[in-house]
Amino acid sequence: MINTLYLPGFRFLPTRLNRRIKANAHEVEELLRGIVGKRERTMKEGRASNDDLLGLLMESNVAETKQAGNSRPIMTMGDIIGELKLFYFAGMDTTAVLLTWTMVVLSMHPEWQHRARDEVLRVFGNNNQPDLDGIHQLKIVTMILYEVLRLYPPVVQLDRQTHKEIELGGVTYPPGVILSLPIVFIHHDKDVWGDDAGEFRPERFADGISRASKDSPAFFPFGWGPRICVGQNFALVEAKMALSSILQHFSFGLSPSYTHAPFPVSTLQPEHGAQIMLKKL
Ligand code: HEM
Repeated sequence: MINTLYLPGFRFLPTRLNRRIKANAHEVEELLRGIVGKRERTMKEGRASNDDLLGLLMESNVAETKQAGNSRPIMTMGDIIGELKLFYFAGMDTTAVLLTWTMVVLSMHPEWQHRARDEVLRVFGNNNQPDLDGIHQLKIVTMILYEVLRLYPPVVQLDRQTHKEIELGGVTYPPGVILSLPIVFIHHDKDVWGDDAGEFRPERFADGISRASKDSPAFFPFGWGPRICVGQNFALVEAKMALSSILQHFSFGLSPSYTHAPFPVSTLQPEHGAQIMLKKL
């Protein structure tokens, strides 16, 4: 899983790549500072709406600051920019790559593509925009997305650091130890999932997540515990909406130029791209 050599302190050296990373980070921060500043002004003028994440965040910041009787806002501009970056990164690439792998896998398994399309057409017809009521009725599509998340988890590994001495599984760890949970390996473990662990078999999720594996929790593409992904329901609704629209209007298959090479960059990406041919239905 680790595919680059890590040299402590290397990121501080003024190499060409590091300078570019720094310049890009600065540009993104300036853009976000502009967006937040503009929203602050419209809020002060009473013209802002709070129907998006930024509006909610800023409104709650004002309310919490007032309640605490602080003269300075509880969340600084830096905090708000940090949250925006986190939500963009955590929410955008992960869901995009889930959809990418779903298209790849459904191209490799046309029988599941047909089953998914039959279900989508039964629920939404071939022209209606997918809605939330219908999304909740999609069973085959849900099984497919779970199986894709099992085989190609966008986040391949979770890290945790001990902050005090702790005993886990009979081993005592001092503070400061980094423990890595290799999601991708556990999702492919034959002892947990059976001999077909490496195969695409959405039917394993027919009776829900807990019945799909011998051990539980064995399926945790969104993490586990108090820091579990806050966007998981949103991500699944988004992926179902997008996939339903694609299935309604297109059939698809892999281009001969496609090479299967899952590769962890920051999320699990197809190393040589996902060349997919779509045909209008
Ligand atoms: C397929 C899509 C997604 C996957 C696989 C995914 C996966 C994850 C994982 C593994 C974590 C770390 C959990 C942990 O440390 O235990 C996480 C955290 C997080 N995710 Fe997602 N995520 C997805 C979509 C989204 C979306 C759409 C949003 C926002 C709209 C989002 C927002 C976040 C945030 C803010 C955190 C940090 C939570 C915290 O530290 O308390 N994610 N996600």
